[in-house]
Amino acid sequence: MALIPLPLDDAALAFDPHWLAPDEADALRQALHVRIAWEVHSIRLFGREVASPRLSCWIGDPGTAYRYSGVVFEPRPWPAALQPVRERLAQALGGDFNSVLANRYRDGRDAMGWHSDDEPELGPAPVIASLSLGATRRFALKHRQRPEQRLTLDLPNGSLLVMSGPTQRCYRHALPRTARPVGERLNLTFRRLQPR
Ligand SMILES: O=C(O)CCC(=O)C(=O)O
Ligand SMILES: [Fe+2]
Repeated sequence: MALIPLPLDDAALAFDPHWLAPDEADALRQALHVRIAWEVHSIRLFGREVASPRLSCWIGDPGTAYRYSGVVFEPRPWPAALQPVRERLAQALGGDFNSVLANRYRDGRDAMGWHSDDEPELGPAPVIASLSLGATRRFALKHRQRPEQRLTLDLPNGSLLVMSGPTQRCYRHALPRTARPVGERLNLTFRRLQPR
């Protein structure tokens, strides 16, 4: 399939619902479920440590420590199963991704709140490639200044959403909780950090 632009003011989005074939996506999800050292990341919120409602792992090349909500994450090495995807993304999008945030949503209670991926290490207009594996979940984008300007999008197994240009500067995004019974979902957001 191919990446199709999604029209949204002040954003640059491209979406391929079937970037990986279903059998490739299933195999990758099963490998990563086992091979990634999943942990609960805590973030600092109003001076308190709060456990995030999901499992996560920061993966990257040496030198890609990531500061997020007042906490520094040292990168774990790339699992072998991710290398082909990393290469394919570099081919498809141009330029290498040196890091990835992996998130595991065990069921509909696991979620991610409103945020932008706008840490200074990512640069002013980062390209972020988000690969989803497993259960379909709804992803939401909302303009920072004009909240009526929003988009929701179901992210199915094997789908790729690429956010670039002004998207992080102008929008927040979230993966809301759902009361629907849903199975496990993995998400990988590939990033390019400027080495310090
Ligand atoms: O799970 C998702 O689709 C969103 C993940 C996300 O926003 C992030 O990793 O920064
Ligand atoms: Fe994000």
